[in-house]
Amino acid sequence: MTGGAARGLLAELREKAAARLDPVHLDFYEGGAGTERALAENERAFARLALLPRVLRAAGPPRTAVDLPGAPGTQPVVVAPTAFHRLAHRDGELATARAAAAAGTVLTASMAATTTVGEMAAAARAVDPAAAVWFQLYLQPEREVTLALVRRAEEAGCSALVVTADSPVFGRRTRDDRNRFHDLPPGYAAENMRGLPGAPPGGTRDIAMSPALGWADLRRLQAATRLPVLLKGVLHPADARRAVEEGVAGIVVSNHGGRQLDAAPAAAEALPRVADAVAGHVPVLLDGGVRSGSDAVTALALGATAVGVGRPVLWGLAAEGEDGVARVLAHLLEDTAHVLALCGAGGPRDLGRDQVVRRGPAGLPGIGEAGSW
Ligand SMILES: Cc1cc2nc3c(=O)[nH]c(=O)nc-3n(C[C@H](O)[C@H](O)[C@H](O)COP(=O)(O)O)c2cc1C
Ligand SMILES: CCCCC(=O)C(=O)O
Repeated sequence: MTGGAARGLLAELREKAAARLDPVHLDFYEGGAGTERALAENERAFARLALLPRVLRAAGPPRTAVDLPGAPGTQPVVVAPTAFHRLAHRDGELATARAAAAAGTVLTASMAATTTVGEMAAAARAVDPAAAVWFQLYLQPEREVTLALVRRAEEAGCSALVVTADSPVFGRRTRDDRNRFHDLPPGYAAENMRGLPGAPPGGTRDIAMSPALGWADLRRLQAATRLPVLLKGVLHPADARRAVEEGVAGIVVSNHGGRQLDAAPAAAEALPRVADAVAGHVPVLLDGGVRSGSDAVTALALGATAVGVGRPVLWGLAAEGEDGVARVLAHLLEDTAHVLALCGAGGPRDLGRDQVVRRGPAGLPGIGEAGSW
């Protein structure tokens, strides 16, 4: 399997998904905030970079397993949290959960899932009893609501929480505004939000986003659970440093797939400085624009321990259900191992940042060094 073929597969599934999906739902999945600049930059940033292979390193066949919080020996391409999978396929999040478990990688269950985290985790464990499921959480302004969600994740057997911090307010999604897509269609709901304190009888609470949340709220969450907490949506190195001081178990460098701050840089551009700030204290993950093994290996070389994929999973799901998600994950993982081998690496740890260079005639000297791009 080559990088070209893997990219070809994703393009094929994306086309198939586009043909099957309601155009309004397709826009929800594909779209970003504002002018969709941050969205476009995520993929462009990878396209601007090249990998310098090393030769004759006797590295042997690549070993891709990595250790992540609550997920020892997992694969370096994990499933990023994305909302509303039942709009993509009738099997919804259950299909995604089974495919992630079969691929031996982490499933990050979205708080905005159309299936409960308990059902998702059970589906993953039915495939592999050791499957790792993380729960993505937006801290809610009412602490008892946040705590109730945390208890649900704990009871489901989740092995980590992923707190999304890049959404003090909801991004302005141009396509959704145009389509007036602001509510789930009848028959669908954010099932994790059902029966929480303050929910109408039998109904769901809305997911709140709050600009009033601060580090103290994160600290209270950490004090209320034994689960490791990762912080998602970090782009500034000072925030990464602070998060490490606050005892987070991992950092996810992300601009939310271009759906929040449209002026944000590409995740890949923010990664090296965040990795420097974290200095190996906790694992750093990246999501945004990863579409091939080359993209994944580039991120690993720039300091990530693993990458997350959002939209490619949705393309696979919408196109072919569980099989489609399985194909996406298998291809990306196989392609990552293949590119590692071509780079002369026996595993992610063998990669150096000096192996990442900017494309173009001026690209080679020192470009992979810290802070040089
Ligand atoms: C349709 C969609 C829904 C998303 N829902 C969530 C969510 O519920 N929680 C969250 O933290 N991030 C969410 N994200 C962001 C993803 O976790 C991730 O940061 C992003 O999709 C990565 O970029 P990629 O799609 O280019 O792989 C969503 C992204 C998309 C595309
Ligand atoms: C309230 C739903 C949030 C989903 C989300 O995070 C996204 O669409 O990017």
